[in-house]
Amino acid sequence: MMRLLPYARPFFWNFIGVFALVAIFNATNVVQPYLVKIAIDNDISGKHPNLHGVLVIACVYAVIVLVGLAANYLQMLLLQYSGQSIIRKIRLDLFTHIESQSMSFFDRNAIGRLVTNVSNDTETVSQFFTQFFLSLVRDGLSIVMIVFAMFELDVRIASYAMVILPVIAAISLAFRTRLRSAYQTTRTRLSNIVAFLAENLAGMRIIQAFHQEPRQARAFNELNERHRQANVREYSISVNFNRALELLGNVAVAAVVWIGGEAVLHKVILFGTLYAFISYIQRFFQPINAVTQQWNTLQSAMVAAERIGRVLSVEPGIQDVPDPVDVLTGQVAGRVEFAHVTFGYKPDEPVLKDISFSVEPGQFIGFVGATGAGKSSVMSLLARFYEPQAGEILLDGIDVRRIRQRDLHKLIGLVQQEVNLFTGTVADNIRLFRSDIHEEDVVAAARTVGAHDIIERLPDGYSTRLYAKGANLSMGERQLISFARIVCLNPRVLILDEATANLDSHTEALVQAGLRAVSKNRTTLVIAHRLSTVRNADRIIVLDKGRIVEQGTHDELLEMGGLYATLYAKSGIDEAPVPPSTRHSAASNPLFMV
Ligand SMILES: Nc1ncnc2c1ncn2[C@@H]1O[C@H](COP(=O)(O)OP(=O)(O)OP(=O)(O)O)[C@@H](O)[C@H]1O
Repeated sequence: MMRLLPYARPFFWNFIGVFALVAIFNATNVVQPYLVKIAIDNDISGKHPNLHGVLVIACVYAVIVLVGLAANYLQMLLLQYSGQSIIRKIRLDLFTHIESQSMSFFDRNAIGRLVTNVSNDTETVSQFFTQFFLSLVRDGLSIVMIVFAMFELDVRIASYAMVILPVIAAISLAFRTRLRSAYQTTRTRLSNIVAFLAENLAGMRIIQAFHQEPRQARAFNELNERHRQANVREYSISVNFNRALELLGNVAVAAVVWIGGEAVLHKVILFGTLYAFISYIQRFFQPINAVTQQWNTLQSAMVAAERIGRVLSVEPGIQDVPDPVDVLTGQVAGRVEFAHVTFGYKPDEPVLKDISFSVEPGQFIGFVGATGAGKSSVMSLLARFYEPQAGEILLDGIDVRRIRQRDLHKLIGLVQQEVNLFTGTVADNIRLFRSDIHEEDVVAAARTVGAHDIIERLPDGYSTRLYAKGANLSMGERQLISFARIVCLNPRVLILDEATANLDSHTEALVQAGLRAVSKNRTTLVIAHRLSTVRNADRIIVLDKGRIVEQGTHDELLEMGGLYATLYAKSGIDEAPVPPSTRHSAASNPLFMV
């Protein structure tokens, strides 16, 4: 919580304003019974009844109520404004902090949990500022003012009234532990529901394909039922607590009627004073009730603040060096070199061992190997998503660690198996929302990769809005859009993780043509899942268990008769060059996926 408090500093004067307005509101509340007491004792039951005096007090009463209303209204606005501004800033910082993390951070932290951090946890912390703080100030001040007013009226009866304080404390303590555990149970069960929902919605295709709907619905029902039970329990404890306080309040009123009534009969105090006392005792319980209810808010805000703090305290694993080399896109030719690179996601379990190779500018290089051989890891290192434990990765002779990450990611373009499309139009997705790239450039890029006609056929052409992840496009269309994106952003080096999905022969041909277009004039490293993709590559690098076991052209490798030749033989592809339109036969063969 202390970590998040500095966020409130710019709003210091706002909080002082809230404090002042709360004080005004409370004062108007406390004065009300006192005014009635004056009316009763001086003007109604006094020796000389005074109608004019009653009227004046009624008018003052009305004005005070209005002042209180206005103060309350302004205070709420000011507090909400400040609270929400603080949360906006915390949320933004949290998001930019998460954005700056290296990929190993995302390996360690489940996406669902990060989403909860940014959305729910910040919301819960905002309740600290808007509810807990308010209650502490408003209700705390109320209690003090009411106690002060009671002692001002009559010290003896006020002292009797104070006897209830330890009783209130005892009841609160007794209920607090139970309330806290009930509250935590409800939260845990609610997050179980959220996690279950997230997982199921993401995997709905599989659930439907395997007819798992009834089973999942039963599992969901069970979670729901457990949440209901926890909620009802929490509510019933809370209701019991409130009723206990209410009962205590009524007993206290009865006691004041008894003690105060006796004092009135013995003419120790006036009737108006008794009225004011009863009124204060009743008002006394409202803030106490409110403060104790805020206990939960404080608890959950502290838990949420701790979770946010934990994320904010993680330093990005990969950072720019203090004196980066200035590389401007135009000056980089695109020469890539790996020199004795060893890397493991866990330092003691290397998945790449002593990898060395170099790629000349503009070359087209294929990476081939069985699943888990380390192909994607090579690419992740080049994009500096991770850092190797040993060796160097050089771009035009410059160690990638010496290049600003922002610059490096402009120089290296990435097309992944699962093309990432964002909610927005087709054009937005091609230019990745960069407003400096004009519509004509977007169209030109789409034409280059052969996506223009396909996009034109979409309902609104380039303005067609894409659903989440591009669900309204076919796999091939998504691939072509990602190629157009590369042409538009024009990186020097392209890393392409070929989609494993089978495409029909026509789309396959389009995608292959797109790939040829996009790799023109730039260094291209392709993780090939279909050997047909890399048959014409300048060089093919064959990986096995984290090591480079062979490299050469398609023909050289076949001649070598090693792993590549075996993979090739298994794939069942014909030795003769395959014209694009017939490549589907190989692609649709599952053995072809290597
Ligand atoms: N984020 C990660 N955290 C820990 N281990 C990982 C991670 N990503 C990959 N690995 C492991 O590293 C090894 C190499 O994986 P990599 O993804 O580079 O292989 P690949 O050749 O690209 O496989 P595929 O063709 O199936 O994509 C595998 O043993 C894999 O389990």
